[in-house]
Amino acid sequence: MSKEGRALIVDDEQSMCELVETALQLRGIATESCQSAADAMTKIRDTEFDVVLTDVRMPGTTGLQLCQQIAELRPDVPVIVMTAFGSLDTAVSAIRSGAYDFITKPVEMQVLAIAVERAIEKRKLTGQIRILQSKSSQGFGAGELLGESEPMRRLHDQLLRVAASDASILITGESGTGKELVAGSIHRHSERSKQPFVAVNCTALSETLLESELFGHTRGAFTDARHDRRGLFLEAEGGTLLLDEIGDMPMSMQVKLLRALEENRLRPVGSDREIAFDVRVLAATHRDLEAAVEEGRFRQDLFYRINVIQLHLPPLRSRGADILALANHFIHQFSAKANKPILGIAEPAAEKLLEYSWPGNVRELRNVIERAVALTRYDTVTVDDLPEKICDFRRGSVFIGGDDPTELVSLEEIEARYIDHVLNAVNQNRTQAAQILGVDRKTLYRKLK
Ligand SMILES: Nc1ncnc2c1ncn2[C@@H]1O[C@H](COP(=O)(O)OP(=O)(O)OP(=O)(O)O)[C@@H](O)[C@H]1O
Repeated sequence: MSKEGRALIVDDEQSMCELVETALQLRGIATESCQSAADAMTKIRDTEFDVVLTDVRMPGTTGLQLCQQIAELRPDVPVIVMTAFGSLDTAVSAIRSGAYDFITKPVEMQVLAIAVERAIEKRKLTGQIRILQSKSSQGFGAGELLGESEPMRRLHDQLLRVAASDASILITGESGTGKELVAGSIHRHSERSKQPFVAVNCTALSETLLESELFGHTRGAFTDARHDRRGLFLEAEGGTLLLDEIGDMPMSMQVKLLRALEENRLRPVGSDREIAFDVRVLAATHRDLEAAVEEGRFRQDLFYRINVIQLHLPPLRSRGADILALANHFIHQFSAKANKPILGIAEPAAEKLLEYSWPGNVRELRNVIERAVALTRYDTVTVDDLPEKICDFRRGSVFIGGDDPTELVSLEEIEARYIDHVLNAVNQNRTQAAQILGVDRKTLYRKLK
């Protein structure tokens, strides 16, 4: 099997260089050689090599130092070190110095050829990864929403249609499904894209802080207010403001927000003057706002005001092959960051990813891949690099039993346990639970009582 690459051989013994060159040329590999590390570096600066083979002990710069220099100048070129038989320490040092592989002397030509061909193959694959990475960074840009599955295509179509209007949009979906990303994408596809995009998380702030964060305050409005502050509505002037986790906004703030949205005017905390603003407001939540309205935890009038158009993000487990496309996207992202070329996911690991239920959605997948890229010792992500909960996950077995496996219970009890199971799976979102259970929400409420 010829790999048609170009190899550089570095050894202070010329006869050794000739021997290796002949063996490689017989396999269709082009070769050059030199007798010192300094000459090798000159050649490497001028010529593209797919692999470098070097002896360790040479007068002047040693083979290990050469390894380090190549790793700095051309990290994509694999180096194979030829060490004396039995010197495991040198082999270990070689790998630490950035060598891709080592072979022992006296060199067996068959072994050498295999090692060289493997290194050439690796370099070609690394090159392809780099091309893929630059393609993906051109194609999807930072913060672009990936996904080709039917529900994601539909969402993308809706997004492009509604982005251009100035309507308020409520973005719903489980935690980690990409709601903030969708908000950013709406902004970028709107006429406001040249103006600021500002996001605020309504959960993180107390009631008083939230009001001054959103509307600003005047100097002296409260003890810590040493200066006037504009607030996020005015920071977003002309652009888009995302109110993330709006379901967690305290009731009293909801009243003030509704007034501001209806009049397009706000009053900074401590001020007696109203200021007009021009901001498109997007809201996001992982909660079931309709249920919150019914339970009196969210104002109905505000709900109607922000829910002019609703975009719902499907959970990752319903996006089919998108799981693998996203996993590969994150692999490329993290492997580039760690400078560790990883080509993809081994088949059994891919099956595990497809099987798992992903309660934390894309954010969880991203974390799992970051960990796997750090752990893997190969050029693919394997089952061993995945967390236990994913390896042990069994789809299709619904847990409805108690502690005793021999326990026999009534249908009513099974129903109660299953409803509980579904509610837990969808983060207590009753609208979604009712959809999954195939009953209307009123029926679900009745059963819960
Ligand atoms: N379709 C997607 N393509 C690429 N990256 C995605 C996609 N969806 C989510 N992500 C990434 O997953 C992570 C979580 O996304 P994001 O913060 O938008 O979720 P969220 O729904 O707003 O979460 P929360 O409800 O917890 O605020 C981010 O790192 C985001 O970039």
